[in-house]
Amino acid sequence: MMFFVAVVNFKFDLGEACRDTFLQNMMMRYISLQTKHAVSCNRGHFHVLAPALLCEMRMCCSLYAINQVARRKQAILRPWFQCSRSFTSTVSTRYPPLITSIQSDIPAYKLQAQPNPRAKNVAVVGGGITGLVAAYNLTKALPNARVTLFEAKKKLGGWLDSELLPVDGGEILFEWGPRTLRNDGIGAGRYTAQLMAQLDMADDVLPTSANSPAALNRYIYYPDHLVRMPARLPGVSLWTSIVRNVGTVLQEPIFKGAILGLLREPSVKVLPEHVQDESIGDFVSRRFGGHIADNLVSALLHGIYAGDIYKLSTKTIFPLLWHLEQISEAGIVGELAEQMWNGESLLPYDDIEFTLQSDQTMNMFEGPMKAVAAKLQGSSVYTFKKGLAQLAEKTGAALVGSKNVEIKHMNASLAFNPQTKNFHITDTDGRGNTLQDNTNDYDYVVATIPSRQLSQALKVQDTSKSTSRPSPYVNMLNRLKTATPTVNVMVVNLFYRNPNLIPVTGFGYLLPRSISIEQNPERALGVIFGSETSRGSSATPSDPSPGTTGQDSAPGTKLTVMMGGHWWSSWCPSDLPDEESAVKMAKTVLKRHLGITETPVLAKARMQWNAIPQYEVGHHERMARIHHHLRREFDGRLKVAGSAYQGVGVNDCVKAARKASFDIREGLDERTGLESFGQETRWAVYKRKERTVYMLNKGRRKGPGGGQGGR
Ligand SMILES: C=Cc1c2[nH]c(c1C)Cc1[nH]c(c(CCC(=O)O)c1C)Cc1[nH]c(c(C)c1CCC(=O)O)Cc1[nH]c(c(C)c1C=C)C2
Repeated sequence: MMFFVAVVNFKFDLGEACRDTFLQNMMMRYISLQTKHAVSCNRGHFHVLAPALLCEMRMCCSLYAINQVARRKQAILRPWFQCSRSFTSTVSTRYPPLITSIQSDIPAYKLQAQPNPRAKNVAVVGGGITGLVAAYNLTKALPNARVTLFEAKKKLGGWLDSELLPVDGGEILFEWGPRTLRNDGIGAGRYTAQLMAQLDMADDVLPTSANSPAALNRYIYYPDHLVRMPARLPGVSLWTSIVRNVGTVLQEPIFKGAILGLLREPSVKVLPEHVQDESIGDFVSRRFGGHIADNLVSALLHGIYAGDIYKLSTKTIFPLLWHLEQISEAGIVGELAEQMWNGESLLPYDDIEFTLQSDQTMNMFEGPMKAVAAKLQGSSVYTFKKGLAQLAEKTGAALVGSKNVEIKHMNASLAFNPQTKNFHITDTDGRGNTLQDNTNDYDYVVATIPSRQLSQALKVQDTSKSTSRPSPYVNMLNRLKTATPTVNVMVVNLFYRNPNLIPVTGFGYLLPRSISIEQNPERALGVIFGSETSRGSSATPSDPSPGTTGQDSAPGTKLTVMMGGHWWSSWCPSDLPDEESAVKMAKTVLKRHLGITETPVLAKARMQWNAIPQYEVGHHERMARIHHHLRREFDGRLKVAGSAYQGVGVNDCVKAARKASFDIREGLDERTGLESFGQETRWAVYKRKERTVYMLNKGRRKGPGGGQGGR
C-alpha cells in the first residue's frame, strides 16, 4: 500500500499584514477548501498535510488554484508574496512490527560499493558502551581497516556496571548505572535490538511486560505520600481505569491546577521567533502552569537527568513540544490529542532516514533479529540476566575475538596534522605529559569521551600559543570544555530478606522539586523497586519462590535510592556525604516514605561523579558551533558520539556509535556527529495502525539517485 503526503508551504512576508489574523484565517479556509484538508498556519507559513487517498494530480490542481489566489491577493499582501510547493509525495510503506527491517519506497540510499579507502586506521577513544559499539561496528563496516580502542581504565563498559553479590541463599545483582533499556520499536531502541541480534543475545533478555505493574504503576511522592500517575490500571476494564484516574486527578493535591492548565494551554501566546530556546521549567510553566512544572515534570526529569528543569533545554530534550508550539494553531495539547486520535506520532525525519540507510547493512541478521524481536514483543523495558553490563561485556568479547581490533589501555592524547589529515595519538599521564609514543597515526577518530575530557585530550597546537588572541582552535577547546555540564548522583543499593516489604507494586517513585525540605532533607531524587523491574515478564505472583527475580537467585526485596543530582551542583565536593553516610540517609528516606524499618542484609553506596550530562538551555546552539569547529579544524576526520552530545540514554549512545561508523564507512566527511544541530529539524509522521512512515520535508530534496542522505 502506498501513501502520499504533500506539504504545501506558503511563505509570505506581509509586513504588518502578517499580524492580521483575519487575513491568515481567510487564507487558511481557502486552502483548506481547495485541498479538502486541514491547514495550519504559523507566522505566515501555511502547512497542508494531505495524506493517503488524495492523488498527486488533484493535489497539483489545488496547488495551482492556490497559486492563482496568491497572485490575485498580491495587491493586498504586499510587499511580496511567494507561493511554493516545497515538497510532495515522499513515501514510505509498511513499518514492520518491532524491529525487523524497514521497507521503503524512498529512493534507496546507495551504499558505497567499497568502504571509504581513506579509512585504513581508525581510533575510538573511550571504552564505554558508545566506544565499544563504535569499535564493533567499525570492524564490521571496514573489514580491511585496523581499529584501535583507547580506554584509560582497566575496565571496559563505562557507566554500565552490574555487580553480582553473594547473600545467604543465593546472589543479588546491584546496578550502579542505567538498569533498563526502553523497547521503543521505531526509536533509537531498534539499534540496540539490532546489536543484540548481532551478538546473539536473545536468550539473555529479561523483558518487563507493558501490562505488568512495573510498567503501569509509576508514583510521585507528594506532598507526604505516594501518588500513582494516571495510566491504565492492570487487570481492570478501560472505563474503570478512566474513572479511577479521574478520581485521582480530582483528589490529589499534586494535580492542583493541572486541568485548568491543560484547558487554557491552547490560548497561550507563542514565544517570539527570535527566542532560540527556553528551559523546560519556564516552557511548561508558561504553557501549562507552574504546578505542572514543579510537581510533575520536575519529577520526571529527576528520573532521567537528575537535573534542574529550570536549566534543562526544551529544544533539545523535548524537541517535539518545541516544534508543536511553533506550528500548531490549536495548542500543544490539541495537536497531541489529534495525533493520538489519528494514531500518529511525529518523528524526526533524519532519524527515519538514517534508519533506512543503515538498515541496509543489517539484512544478514534476519534469524537472530527475529529471536530478539520475539523476546521484546509486548515489553516496555528490558534488561539482561546478568544486568545491563552484559551488553558491554558481550560487545567487548566480540571485539577481542576480532582480528582487526586492538584495545589499548592508556590516556589518549590527540594531535591532528592538517597536511596528512592524520591524528597522532600518544599516551599521556592525564596532565599532558607524554609517557610513550609508540602508537600509529589514525585516519579517523571517533571520540566517545565527555566533551570536557575531549577538550583535554586534544593537544593545543603550538601556533596558537604565540598570539595574544585565542585562535579558533583554542576557542573550540574552550567551547568543548564547558559544552555539557554534568551532575553527580549518589546511588544506594539495598537488599532486604523480606520479599513483601513495599506497600505498593510498581517501578518505583520519584520526588519532585516542590517537595518540602522536611519530607526530603536528604535530597533524594527517586527510589526504584529493583526486584520488580529486574524480574522479567515470565515471573508471575504465583511463582514458586515469590520475590525471586530473573537476575537474583535469593528471594527478597531490592531497592535503589538515588540522591543528589542538581541539588548538589553548587555544593563543595567535601560537603557531599560519603558512602557510609549515604547508606544511613537512604534508610531514613525509606523509613519516612515507605515505613521500612527492617535492616537490609546488604547495603552499598557509590557516588557516581559526573554521571549524567545536562543538556542545558542553548545545548542545540552550542553543539551546532562545535560541529562547525570540528569540521573546520579536523576536516571531518573527528566524529563525536556519546551521552555528552546526542542523548543520555544507552539507546541513544548505541545509535550515535552506529552512525559514526556508518559515516566513516561511507566517507561522509562533512558529518561530525553533531551536524543535525546545525540544521532545522524536519519531521515525519508515523501511522501506528498502518505501520507506515510518511516523510515530510520542508526543503526541496533532490530527486531519485541524487543527493539523498545529505551527501
Ligand atoms: C544513575 C542514575 C541515572 C538516572 N537517570 C539515568 C541514570 C543512569 C539515565 C536515564 N534514566 C532513564 C532514562 C530515560 C531513557 C531510557 O533509556 O529509558 C535515562 C536516559 C529513565 C529511568 N530512570 C529510572 C529508571 C529505572 C529508568 C528506566 C526505566 C523506565 O523508564 O521505566 C530511575 C532513576 N534514574 C535516576 C533517578 C534519580 C531515578 C529514580 C527513580 C537518575
